[in-house]
Amino acid sequence: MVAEVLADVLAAKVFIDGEAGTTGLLIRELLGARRDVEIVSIDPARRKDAAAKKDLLAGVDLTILCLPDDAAKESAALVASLGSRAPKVLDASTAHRVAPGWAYGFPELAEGQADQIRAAQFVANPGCYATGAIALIRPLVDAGLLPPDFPVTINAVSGYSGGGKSMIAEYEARTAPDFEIYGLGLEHKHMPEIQHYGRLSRRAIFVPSVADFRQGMLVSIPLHLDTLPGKPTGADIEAVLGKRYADGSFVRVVPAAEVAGERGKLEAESLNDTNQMELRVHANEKHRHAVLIAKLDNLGKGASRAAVQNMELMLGL
Ligand SMILES: NC(=O)C1=CN([C@@H]2O[C@H](COP(=O)(O)OP(=O)(O)OC[C@H]3O[C@@H](n4cnc5c(N)ncnc54)[C@H](OP(=O)(O)O)[C@@H]3O)[C@@H](O)[C@H]2O)C=CC1
Ligand SMILES: CC(=O)N[C@@H](CCC(=O)OP(=O)(O)O)C(=O)O
Repeated sequence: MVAEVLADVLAAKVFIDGEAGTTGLLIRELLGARRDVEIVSIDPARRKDAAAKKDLLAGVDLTILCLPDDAAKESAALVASLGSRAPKVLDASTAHRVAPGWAYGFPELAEGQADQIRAAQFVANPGCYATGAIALIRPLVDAGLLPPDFPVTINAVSGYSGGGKSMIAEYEARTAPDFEIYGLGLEHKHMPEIQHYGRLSRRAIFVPSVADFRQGMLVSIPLHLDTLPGKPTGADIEAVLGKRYADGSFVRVVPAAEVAGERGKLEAESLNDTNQMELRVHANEKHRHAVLIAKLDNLGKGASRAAVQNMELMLGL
């Protein structure tokens, strides 16, 4: 009994700004069951009232921003105005991902990244597509296998929850197409973080798509292997990825034998409701081609469950 009371007293106080949105709702659900976290909520009628937010922010350990970009910037500025009473901030929006003073919330990115997140006051949660793309690109650039100026192309498909409440409503009302390629202006909001944390000097071409399934995501990068300086094999690529994620509990490189057993097919939803991400290398050495694929839940490792992973690092839970 005493231990339970103590746990409640010592629970970290967390305010989810935008808790009624797609990302916010899932984070709230994930945190609701925990004794080591106390969710502090705002009066829904005052959820957009800066003064009400500021008062509440002064009394919590962490705020998780699940807001559109402009609102996220406003809330981050509110926190900054609190000085010594400021809580830590974890932003799920795109607003601060390559901003100075913000740690990138991808603990598996590279050696020491998790420590950076632990120590940071401000952490930006990665974008869903960016999580898959960077997971594939960064180790290959670090290993010198993929030159920073290589002309990378990225294709992806997302479940419709990626578009938030508005897109969910369209798909559930059956007013949206079953499948749609989009972002054909080639200005997708994830490109800055993919270029920055992928350590690419040449902007990649990214073609996202959305289809009629709620959650799930595949991010794929095709490579002509003989255009890479070291003319690597698919096995070389798999080895580099495997080394980077050898001790990662949330990122798994699927062995070639298992990939072969999938007979050239891959669905997008098997990691839904998990914080897992799987990386695969599909290679054809006869043609010297490879397609690198990341599978994740856009709301899991692509958003809310990644946010919980970052929260645990930031609060030492
Ligand atoms: N959906 C996804 O797969 C992912 C989304 N993200 C990012 O997370 C953020 C939230 O996305 P998502 O949950 O999908 O969006 P939603 O549109 O589903 O939710 C956004 C929420 O923010 C609320 N809101 C808007 N402005 C304010 C404000 N000024 N103060 C308080 N609340 C506000 C909205 O309330 P109301 O409706 O009343 O205006 C809504 O409840 C976005 O930046 C998105 O880019 C990140 C990763 C994945
Ligand atoms: C299907 C769909 O619309 N997806 C969203 C990505 C949502 C997401 O995860 O991006 P943020 O984390 O940056 O919000 C898009 O392409 O804009």
